[in-house]
Amino acid sequence: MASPQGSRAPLEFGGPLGAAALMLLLPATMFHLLLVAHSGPARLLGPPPYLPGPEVLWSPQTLLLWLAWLGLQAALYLLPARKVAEGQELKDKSRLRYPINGFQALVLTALLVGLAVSAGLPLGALPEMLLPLAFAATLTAFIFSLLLYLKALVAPASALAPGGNSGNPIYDFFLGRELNPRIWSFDFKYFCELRPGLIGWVLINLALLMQEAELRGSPSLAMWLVNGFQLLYVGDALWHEEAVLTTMDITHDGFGFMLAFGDLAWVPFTYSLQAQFLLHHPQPLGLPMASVICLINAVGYYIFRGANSQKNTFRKNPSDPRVAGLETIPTATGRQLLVSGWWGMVRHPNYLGDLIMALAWSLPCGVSHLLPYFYVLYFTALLVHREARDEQQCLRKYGLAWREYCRRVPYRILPYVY
Ligand SMILES: NC(=O)C1=CN([C@@H]2O[C@H](COP(=O)(O)OP(=O)(O)OC[C@H]3O[C@@H](n4cnc5c(N)ncnc54)[C@H](OP(=O)(O)O)[C@@H]3O)[C@@H](O)[C@H]2O)C=CC1
Ligand SMILES: CC(C)CCC[C@@H](C)[C@H]1CC=C2C3=C(CC[C@@]21C)[C@@]1(C)CC[C@H](O)C[C@@H]1CC3
Repeated sequence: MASPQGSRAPLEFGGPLGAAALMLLLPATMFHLLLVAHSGPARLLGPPPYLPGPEVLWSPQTLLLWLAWLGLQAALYLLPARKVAEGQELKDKSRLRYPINGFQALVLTALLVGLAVSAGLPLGALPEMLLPLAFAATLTAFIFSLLLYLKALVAPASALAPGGNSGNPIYDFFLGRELNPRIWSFDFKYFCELRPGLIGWVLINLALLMQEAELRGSPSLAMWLVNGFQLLYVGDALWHEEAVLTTMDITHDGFGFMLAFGDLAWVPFTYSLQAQFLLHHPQPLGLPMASVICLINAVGYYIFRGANSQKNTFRKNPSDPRVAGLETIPTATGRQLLVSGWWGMVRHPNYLGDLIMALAWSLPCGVSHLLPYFYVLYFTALLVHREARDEQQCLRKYGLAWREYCRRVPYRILPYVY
């Protein structure tokens, strides 16, 4: 079948075979992590303690609970927003509008959960339901991706993403065909990227903290740190929600299985791995070490936020006094590239800050197990791959100016190393 867009975009993720392998490997890895985090040895590379049967994974009540969670987040998305932002210009020169009310959704969720807990909701029981919940989320992601694939069959060519339209159904199902699938003004990709998964992640962390308090009398210092750091990260993402509109996920990638599964299942159930590990494998942590870890997280956050805010401020208004003095390279598109400040240090300073924070989230779990470091390893691979994808897109967009930027700023993520 010919590509609906005429010219074919180069295949990514190892083409159809790679996409098929990832569709099996990613859910399998997520279930493996959930199982080993509970097991005594907690070996990342060892076999899982048991293979869960359908009676462990499938529960209609859990599916209902999961759907109610999605429904609650969708209802909060539809509430009046403090601001409506415009996305990047599309192929047909139009711009979509997006509600900026993610932080409001986080606060309202916290209030509702607080009320429910004080009315007797046993939030500490949630950790026991992680396996069937993850199964419900995976099932939802598969069905949702299938519906999105079918919806794209009737979408106009101008609505299709540059990538996921190779004509190979497996590859296109994985990458996603339509760029911004919507029903009326409800944008599925934007909604999923920031709401049910990210807010679900902090809720799972909180439930693990509460269960630890029930089991051991009070939450451990390590559990407080992991909860605090990750809440800061999610709160920051929702506070700066508008910035997600310029990420490649929104502007370039279609909405298919990769993002549906990543947003709805992978983020809440694997990003909460450290807290899951700590519930079953308590780790001693003294105040001096805790202070060092807080410092590492603060350094990571400082670089991450500084770099992201500098670029966002510059893209919004290059004459803003906070960025007007920075050195730039002009490009043929009329846009400029920053070549001093954070973006003159390495080509992805925000990834560097993010990786330092990832390390700080694992350190409270001690150094006796590799399992809590899964996030650091996975995230390094994700960001190295993401950096290479972004590089290709920038080379296509900016040509010689991008080559000049690479010459002036030779390191990608880690100064003098990579
Ligand atoms: N926790 C997680 O799982 C994940 C977290 N992240 C985080 O999300 C954030 C966003 O990441 P991501 O979407 O990958 O990309 P970036 O925010 O790094 O954006 C890359 C874009 O920035 C612009 N740009 C690059 N260099 C320059 C420069 N020198 N001057 C001005 N603009 C430049 C280009 O777009 P243009 O020129 O068109 O503006 C480029 O395509 C990051 O902080 C990342 O760490 C990302 C993925 C997963
Ligand atoms: C399942 C696969 C391995 C790939 C899944 C990728 C997704 C988990 C990520 C793709 C881009 C993401 C972004 C974020 C979370 C993870 C996903 C959805 C953030 C929202 C995290 C917070 C940051 O401040 C902004 C990020 C934007 C990209």
